[in-house]
Amino acid sequence: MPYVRVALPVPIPQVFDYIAEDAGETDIGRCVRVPFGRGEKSGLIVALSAAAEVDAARLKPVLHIQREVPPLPQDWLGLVDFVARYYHAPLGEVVALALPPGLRRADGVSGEDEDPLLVVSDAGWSALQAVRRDSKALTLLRELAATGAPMRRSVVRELPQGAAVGDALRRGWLAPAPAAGGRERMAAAPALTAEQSAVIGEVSAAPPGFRAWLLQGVTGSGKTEVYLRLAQQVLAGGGQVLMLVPEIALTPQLERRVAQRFPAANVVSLHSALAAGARSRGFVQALTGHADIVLGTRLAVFAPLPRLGLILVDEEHDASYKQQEGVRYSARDVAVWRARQHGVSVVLGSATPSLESWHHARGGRYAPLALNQRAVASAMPAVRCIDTRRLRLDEGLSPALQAAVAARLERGEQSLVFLNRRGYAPVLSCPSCGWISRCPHCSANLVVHLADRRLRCHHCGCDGPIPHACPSCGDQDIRPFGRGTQRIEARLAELFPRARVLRVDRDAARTRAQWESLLATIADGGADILVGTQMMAKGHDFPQLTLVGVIGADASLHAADFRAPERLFQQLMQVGGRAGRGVLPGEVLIQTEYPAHPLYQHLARHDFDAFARMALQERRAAGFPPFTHQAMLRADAPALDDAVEFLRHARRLAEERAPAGLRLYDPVPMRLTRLARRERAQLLVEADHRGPLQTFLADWVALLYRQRTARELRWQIDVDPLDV
Ligand SMILES: Nc1ncnc2c1ncn2[C@@H]1O[C@H](COP(=O)(O)OP(=O)(O)OP(=O)(O)O)[C@@H](O)[C@H]1O
Ligand SMILES: [Zn+2]
Repeated sequence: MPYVRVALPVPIPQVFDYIAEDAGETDIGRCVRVPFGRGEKSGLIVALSAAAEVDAARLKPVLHIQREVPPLPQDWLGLVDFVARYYHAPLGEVVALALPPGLRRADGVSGEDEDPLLVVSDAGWSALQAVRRDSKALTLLRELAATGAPMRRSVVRELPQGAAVGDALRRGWLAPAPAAGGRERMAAAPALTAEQSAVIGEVSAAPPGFRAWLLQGVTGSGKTEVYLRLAQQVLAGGGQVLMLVPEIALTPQLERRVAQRFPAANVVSLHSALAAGARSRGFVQALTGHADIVLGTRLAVFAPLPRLGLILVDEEHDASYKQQEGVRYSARDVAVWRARQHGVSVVLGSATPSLESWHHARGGRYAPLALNQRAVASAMPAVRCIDTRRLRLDEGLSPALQAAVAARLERGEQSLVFLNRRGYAPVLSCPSCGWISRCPHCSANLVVHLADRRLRCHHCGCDGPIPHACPSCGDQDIRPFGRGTQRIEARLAELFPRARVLRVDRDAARTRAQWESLLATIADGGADILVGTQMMAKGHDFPQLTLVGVIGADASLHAADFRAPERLFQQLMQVGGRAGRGVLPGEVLIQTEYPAHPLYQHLARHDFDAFARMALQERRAAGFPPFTHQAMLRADAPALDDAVEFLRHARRLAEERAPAGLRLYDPVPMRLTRLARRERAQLLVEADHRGPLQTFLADWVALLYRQRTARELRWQIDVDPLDV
């Protein structure tokens, strides 16, 4: 009797055997529903098992095998297996993460192409020839006929008379294109700059096979254009392209841009905000090879791609590539592994690479590529510090910054005031008794949100109304302390009553639709002054934006995390890079009490390399990554003692088997100790080399799974943690 081995999403590092009467080799890689405990679960068949290995009397039969779509191929199973081993996570949990929920539930899934490639049909040509009254559908038809090549329905829709596509289809004037050839055909594209040509030439000239490139291109240098041209070459060779972006917020514009550039290609996007059906469909199209370009956030790194020819990772330094819960994988690192597995190139692009990648590029592991000039603008923005030590600030705004904003208003240009803190004020407090608004569930303050009159915790999300009097002493004079984006927005509106002030943060852009409408408003010149958080820092290109004012950056200068300076530098260089990207020159003003700080000095000179050298020297001296390799064991429980006790026990187990050179630190409470009513502690493990660390972790984590733990205790292992 055939047995199958199933990976199930349970926090146990094992796979489970089931009976499947009719299962064979071709079922490996298929989704399956099985009975589990008192209920049922869905998972993936990862192997067939021989009768000798199983105790058949205790096995149950599978409920349903999903056979409507092809099984996941061997290389994909290799991918999830690698992730499970490297991040020391149960295989079933990795599979659950990698598969779209609809597919994993072994539901019926359609991989049908909802965005067919259309051509002018014979009836369409006759209609064009016949003399008849002009209609929108006819105008559209004429445009398509002039283009002379098939186009995706979604791209047709974007044409001037695109709304008539349904009408044209009903009349039979448009028909699905017979065989989709020429997917690499590009719509009008700008002539490349000399630097872009050189970069593309270098990548194309490389011998086939795996290679990791680090494309370090200053902000506005046209990295996207490089990605598109490289993608074209791969499409022309019949390959598939995987393109990763850090945030869902960045996908709509890019999706449109990619689809318009390659009107005949099937561009599929994959991210967590998609409806289940759409995500499954995109995934299946990737799997069947019908997708030419898969564009998505970190989870798209798991898209099966039988013809994979190139991986692009945009803004490779971005922390959102690393999943911060469950299986803590880094999509960037997994992308590099996949490229190696498939023997293809991966291009990691950024104006501000992660220090790890920058280090690899210096050391020869990655091949460096550079774009040092902006594509359109003639210069980088002028960056200047405003020394605020002896200034009177008006709600945090210096006279110089106000004057600069006023000058932009005068000229009809846009300004951005950047402050990475949402809400009105970070805390509400009572001056007479010292009460402050603490979150009851976290070791954090409740943030004042004046827009909807709530006190809200940014960590656990709990909220309540703003009290009218101090809950502790009854004093009515309670006040918001400090500043967030809402407060700056309010003050700017008072200072510049005729300006249109627009706040762009996660509160203003809760949904994708809100976010898109904000972006459209900015692009159409419907806003004069923007107040934004890091949401505004990434990837955007607004030619009218010429001033970026940075406030409140000093707070990160002295943060405890060893990665804080790197993050601050990246953030400031990125947000500053939004200024002066078009023909108008840009200016960046940074309010600081430390104008002589080397970080700001390097920033003013746009010298990422000098900053990176300095920061890496510090890391080398302190023994931090990339000069060492780390893993973090974290535990949380309702009582801190339980969490710490578990880590102490784990440390003792580790001591007995630690190889020479492995460093075990003491368990300590995490910086944000209490989160959503759970107390958290962590234990850092470090080694000079990855190999011994990995060997040790495999052994140790297996042992940890076998420990009996205090009730309600949870633990996780985080390999290459970002927050230490
Ligand atoms: N060869 C070119 N000719 C004309 N315009 C170009 C060319 N290449 C890029 N551009 C334009 O330059 C601007 C900046 O390009 P892009 O947004 O790709 O920069 P980037 O390198 O990704 O910058 P950032 O890192 O700041 O996001 C865009 O408006 C883009 O359309
Ligand atoms: Zn909270």
